[in-house]
Amino acid sequence: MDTLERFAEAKLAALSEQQLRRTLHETAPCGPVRVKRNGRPLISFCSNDYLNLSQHPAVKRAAVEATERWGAGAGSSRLVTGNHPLFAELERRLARLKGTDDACVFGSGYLANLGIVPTLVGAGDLIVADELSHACLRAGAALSRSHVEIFRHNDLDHVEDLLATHRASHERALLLTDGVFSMDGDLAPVAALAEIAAAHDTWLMTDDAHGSAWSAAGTEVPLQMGTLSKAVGSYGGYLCASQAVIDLIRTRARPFIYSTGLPPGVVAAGIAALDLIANDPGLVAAPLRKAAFFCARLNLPAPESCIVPILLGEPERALAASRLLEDEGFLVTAIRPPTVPEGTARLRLTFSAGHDDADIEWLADIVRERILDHDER
Ligand SMILES: Cc1ncc(COP(=O)(O)O)c(C=O)c1O
Repeated sequence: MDTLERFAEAKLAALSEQQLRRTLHETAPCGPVRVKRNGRPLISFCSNDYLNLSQHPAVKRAAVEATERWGAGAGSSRLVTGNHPLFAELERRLARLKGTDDACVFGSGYLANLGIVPTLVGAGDLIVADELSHACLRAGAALSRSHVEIFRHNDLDHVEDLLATHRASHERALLLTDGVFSMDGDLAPVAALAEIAAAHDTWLMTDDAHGSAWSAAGTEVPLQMGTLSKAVGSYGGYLCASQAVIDLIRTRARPFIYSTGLPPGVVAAGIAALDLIANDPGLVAAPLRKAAFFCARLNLPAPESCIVPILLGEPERALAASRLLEDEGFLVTAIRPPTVPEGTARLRLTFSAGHDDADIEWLADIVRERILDHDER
């Protein structure tokens, strides 16, 4: 056997041994919160489509009409084939939602972070990042070749200490955090981070991929990154910032320059979804209400977002709990290291506007009686 195949098989065998091998399961969406897997209908509590907009008739119609009119693909980078008029429309709506001069849309949220961070800082500069910030922020930081310091999760004193120690010996500095933490559902103390950043001549960048439908609540954050793939129900990443910053990003961010623009149907779906978000505050408020209903039923602390983790420890416990829920008709994926720290494998539940209260009650009762109570025995 070739050494390449031997390498791959040995690596997979070691990961399987630790219950860390990942596999894809064919799963067909059937409406806002239902899917079909292995011929069985399941209610999904693991999608980030928090407002179910990927299934909204107006969003689907916008995607179909734009595809019929302009075609399925973009042909090249926006700087090469020309900027499709839909992008200006989408970027205007994003800038309005986040209260900035302008916005720049990328192929995905992951690509956005790979592009933004190295455009703004490089060798000789400093990055200070939350230990739980998303993998693509960390990848952007590594790509930038800046000096990286990691602070304990949401620990403002640690941020202050790191900047006091390292800021003076670096030319530029970037403070990186998720806005809503993707695996824990808690929020960053953005206002306090903004103050510390300003005091140390440091630029604050938030990755608000899980808060993209919600505006920034008045805190001044000069670099607001997010995604169109979650609450917006479409696909693509973005940065909202001042005009000068956006112009620089369009000129220098490599995943923007050297990657094909999003297809017109995807952009049109994003625009239609942002219109619904701007005009339906009831819809936008619904997912957090659903998460709060679930937490109240389980006597868990009130959630800060529509992501609720149930920490179970070792990967096999999380996998067993996920299988149990699937047997009961629920899709709740087990999240294991390296996505989360060692010893914190979990169920990650996400709540969306379309979940029925009766289904949430049923799920909460199973989690309490068959997973949490069972673990305590
Ligand atoms: C916090 C965070 N940032 C960025 C991303 C990447 O966004 P996208 O899926 O658009 O690539 C994700 C998830 O996918 C995320 O959870």
